[in-house]
Amino acid sequence: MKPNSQVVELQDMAENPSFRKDFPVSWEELHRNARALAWRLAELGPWKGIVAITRGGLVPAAILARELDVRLIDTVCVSTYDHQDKRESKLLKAPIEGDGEGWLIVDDLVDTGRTARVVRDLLPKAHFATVYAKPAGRPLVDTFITEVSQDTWIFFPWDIEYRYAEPIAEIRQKR
Ligand SMILES: O=P(O)(O)OC[C@H]1O[C@H](OP(=O)(O)OP(=O)(O)O)[C@H](O)[C@@H]1O
Ligand SMILES: Nc1nc2[nH]cnc2c(=O)[nH]1
Ligand SMILES: [Mg+2]
Repeated sequence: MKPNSQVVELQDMAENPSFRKDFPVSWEELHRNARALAWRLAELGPWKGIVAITRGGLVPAAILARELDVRLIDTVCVSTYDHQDKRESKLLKAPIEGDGEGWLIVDDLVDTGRTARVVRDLLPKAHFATVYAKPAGRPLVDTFITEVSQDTWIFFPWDIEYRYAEPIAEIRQKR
């Protein structure tokens, strides 16, 4: 099957073939979505504190902490991916003691739900919030803003940089 121009362009970015589409997110878009998340979470608080899942949850957690006036921030350090390749989740640092009641867990996204499962098991009563969710991980999240398909790779602003983009006509000419 001849790939369409969008897929060719996407393959330049998403290197793992199971991610057929890419979804680049700008700083402005992330900020807007994180603030939308804050509006929803403000209804559900007050929160004792935020547990950010490093590293991806750190930026959304900072935005939520500012909007929700939360100053007590902890981290749980989990690593599940090497670039776009999934492997066993590694717990590098545990969060606060307790069952997490009244706490907000924040991550940038849930994909397969593997990372979320590790953290939920540690803090079963905490509220789990992400900015983005893919269908497989969605049941593990209490509140999220934007859903993207399972075969999409999200590129966050810290993953990408502004650079020259070849005009579509030139990309097509090379095929
Ligand atoms: O639902 P899952 O399939 O577990 O994927 C989601 C997790 O993957 C990414 O983290 P990653 O392990 O890449 O580490 P990072 O946050 O340090 O980039 C992302 O920030 C989520 O934490
Ligand atoms: N940046 C990024 N990290 C992920 N970890 C699991 N899925 C994703 C994704 O779509 N984008
Ligand atoms: Mg992460």
